[in-house]
Amino acid sequence: MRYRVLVSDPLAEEGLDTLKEFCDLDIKTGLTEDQLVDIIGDYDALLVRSGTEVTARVIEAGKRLKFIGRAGAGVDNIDTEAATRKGIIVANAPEGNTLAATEHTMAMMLALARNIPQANASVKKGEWKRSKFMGVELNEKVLGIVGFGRIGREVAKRAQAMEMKCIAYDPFISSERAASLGVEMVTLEDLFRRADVITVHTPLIKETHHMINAGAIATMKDGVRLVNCARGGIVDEKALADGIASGKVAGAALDVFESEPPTDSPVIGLEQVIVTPHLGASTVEAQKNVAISIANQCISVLSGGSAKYVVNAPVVPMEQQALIEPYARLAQKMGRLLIQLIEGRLEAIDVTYGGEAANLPNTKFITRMILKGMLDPILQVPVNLVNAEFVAKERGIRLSETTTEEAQGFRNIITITARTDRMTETVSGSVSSPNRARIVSIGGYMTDLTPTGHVVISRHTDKPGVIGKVATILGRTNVNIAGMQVGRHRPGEEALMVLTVDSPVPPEAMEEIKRVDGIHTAKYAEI
Ligand SMILES: NC(=O)C1=CN([C@@H]2O[C@H](COP(=O)(O)OP(=O)(O)OC[C@H]3O[C@@H](n4cnc5c(N)ncnc54)[C@H](O)[C@@H]3O)[C@@H](O)[C@H]2O)C=CC1
Ligand SMILES: O=C(O)C(=O)COP(=O)(O)O
Repeated sequence: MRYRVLVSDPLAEEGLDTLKEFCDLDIKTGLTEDQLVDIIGDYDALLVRSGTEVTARVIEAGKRLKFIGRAGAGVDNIDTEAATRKGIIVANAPEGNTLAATEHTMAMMLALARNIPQANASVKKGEWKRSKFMGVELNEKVLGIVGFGRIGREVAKRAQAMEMKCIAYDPFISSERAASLGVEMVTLEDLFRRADVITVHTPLIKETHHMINAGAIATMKDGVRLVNCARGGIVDEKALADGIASGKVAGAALDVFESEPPTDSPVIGLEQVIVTPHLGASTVEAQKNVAISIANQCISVLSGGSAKYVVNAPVVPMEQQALIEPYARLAQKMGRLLIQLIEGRLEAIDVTYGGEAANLPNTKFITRMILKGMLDPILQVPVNLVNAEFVAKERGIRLSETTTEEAQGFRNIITITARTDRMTETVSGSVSSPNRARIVSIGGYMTDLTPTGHVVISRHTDKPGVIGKVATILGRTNVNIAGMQVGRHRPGEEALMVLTVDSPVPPEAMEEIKRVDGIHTAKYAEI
């Protein structure tokens, strides 16, 4: 069966061509939310730009949806929380349009300083008003950059070339990193106080919504100029209009608006405000980049792989993949085994990374693989890397992750303890080489089990005859025993037996095994 992919905003041909080879592609732009809700149930993936609002309703109706791709950077038009709940991967293409947005910011800043759009309109009307459009130089002015990420940094480089003094505010970037680019990191208050021009380059999130508001504007320099090529909503348009009316703000350049198109924004009609219709990413080069990136990520996810820029799941960087993969594979198998060994209502899962495993760069990813291994087989909802933690939390399962140098004689060890309202069970595993991983203990008893295939795991009193009786039952049921290990702490006390078998063990045989004199518990599991 070929996958069906819906593209609901204009995407460059280069990306569409790649997709067409892989899936059945429908391109339907300009859909209302209701129209999207009506059709989304037929699709495995949805690819958008900023024009489509991917709401919780749309996601709920997307019964087959596995992937939502954003051909660009900002994902504020996608309800990622709703997608996460449903285990749908959301990815973006954040690098492809960085330079396009940067150059647009520079163009807007220069146009603002020299009144170019206003002068252009005036000349085209037949006027010749040279003194009306007196501008200011950017040379030696202070540029305040709010948000020093990909675009903020590229803007700084170009502004420095024009001899502007760049200062920046970004709570998640170190002063050293900024200093290495010749940029001074300052507080937001300082930035507002010192900058001649302020340009914002943050995502639109709770913390940045109306970051540029009336209170902030009041603390800025008289005659400040504002540029927003990031997201509408970072600047409070009403406060900006008031700031311009009072003369506090000399002008503003806006590519993005609180509501797009900005039909009733108070700033649109103002002479001092220059605007473009969200064109930051609209270059041939950027559109080609983001379309190809999102098409490739979509194909990879639908083919069972991962995506490079997933925004709602932990991502393992390429350079870590070879290191992490054997642990992740083992962890999922351990989780799968453990869930089959426990009884009762699962209340808590504790994961301990010991020895070299404690220093792994991405234990969060491995822990999610454990949750996937444990929860996916038993729940109706698909559990994957995206929603594993959410699903556990929703079910009230407490999750803890600890690290320790202690590795119990192994180079590395991962121990998972599951607590239910009736019991506690533990499984430990270790990776000895990229291709060799073992389950090294169950319930505190040493074992050496390849994590694959069918197993019978029992606890019994260590006395003659018990093992023989179990073997006889399996033989009678035509189940061949491929391997046997018995672990015990002291002769005559409880022992743990792990039998690897070549085929599934019928439930009746398991019942019979449980009735054998000396057997305490017996479980059949598929790993
Ligand atoms: N107009 C357009 O067409 C385009 C707009 N954009 C928008 O530009 C913005 C920046 O994009 P990128 O640089 O690629 O993103 P990025 O993720 O590389 O950088 C964003 C920066 O904002 C910082 N930040 C987060 N919260 C902050 C806060 N409360 N205060 C200050 N800084 C904060 C982050 O630490 C990060 O360094 C985004 O909103 C994106 O959607 C991006 C491309 C095109
Ligand atoms: O990438 C971004 O964040 C953008 O704002 C670009 O939006 P667009 O893809 O041009 O609708």
